[in-house]
Amino acid sequence: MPALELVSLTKRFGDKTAVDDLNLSLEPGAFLGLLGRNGAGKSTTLKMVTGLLNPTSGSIRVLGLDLAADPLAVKRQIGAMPEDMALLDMLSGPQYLRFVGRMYGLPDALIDSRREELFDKLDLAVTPKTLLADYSFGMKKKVALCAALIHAPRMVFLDEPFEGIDPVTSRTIKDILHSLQQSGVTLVLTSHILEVVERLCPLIAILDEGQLKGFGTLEELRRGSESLEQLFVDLVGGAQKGELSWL
Ligand SMILES: Nc1ncnc2c1ncn2[C@@H]1O[C@H](COP(=O)(O)OP(=O)(O)OP(=O)(O)O)[C@@H](O)[C@H]1O
Repeated sequence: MPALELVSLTKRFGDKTAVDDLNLSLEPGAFLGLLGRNGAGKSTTLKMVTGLLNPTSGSIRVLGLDLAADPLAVKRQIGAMPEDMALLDMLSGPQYLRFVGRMYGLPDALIDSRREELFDKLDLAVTPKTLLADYSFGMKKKVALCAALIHAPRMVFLDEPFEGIDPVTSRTIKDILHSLQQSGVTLVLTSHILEVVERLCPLIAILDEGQLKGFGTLEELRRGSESLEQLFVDLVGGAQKGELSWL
């Protein structure tokens, strides 16, 4: 049984087709890096598979469950870090994780011990009363990652988890994701940092204008191209633009 199965997934916003007849299947324990230019449809896809956005048409099965028919059962088992992080700025970090943990039915003591472990690992050193509104961008990103992992999900979706993250924490996050995969968790992340995806994700999908342009292992995809960057540009790169007229 695939961990994720998208069949003819389509999302239209008025005249704009953001995701166009997407078909994709992931085995349990897979780790997919979803690539694409700005506006390619990556976040829209992640929003649909995590139940934040209804598809225009097509179907989504997560861990064997039909998302449309059983959204709560799916949401219980997945962890998600959306593009905008969707934190509650008037809460402190620990309060927010209590809020998230309680939604998953975890006891407070377990939430707090997991949160302490996560904060320690991610070097998230803040006074407990500091509100999320006063966290830096990178610190908010770390809290969003903690919220995605606190309930030990079986499948994790992360929208640009390395954006705004310092190199040391980046390394820690890669280690966390790698060990999640080793323990059988299925992972999907989006990133614009090709080197990260190249090194971290055994499977890669490339979206362009909502359509799947490439899917496979790095070796399968790179056939004929000297690097992932070259392949990416070959598959989705637009025409070379001229120089700026006034410079
Ligand atoms: N709520 C919305 N209403 C209208 N258009 C939308 C909406 N959300 C996304 N779009 C459009 O859908 C397309 C895909 O957007 P999406 O955010 O999925 O791209 P992306 O691949 O995540 O881009 P980026 O790398 O810049 O984050 C874009 O053209 C975007 O303007």
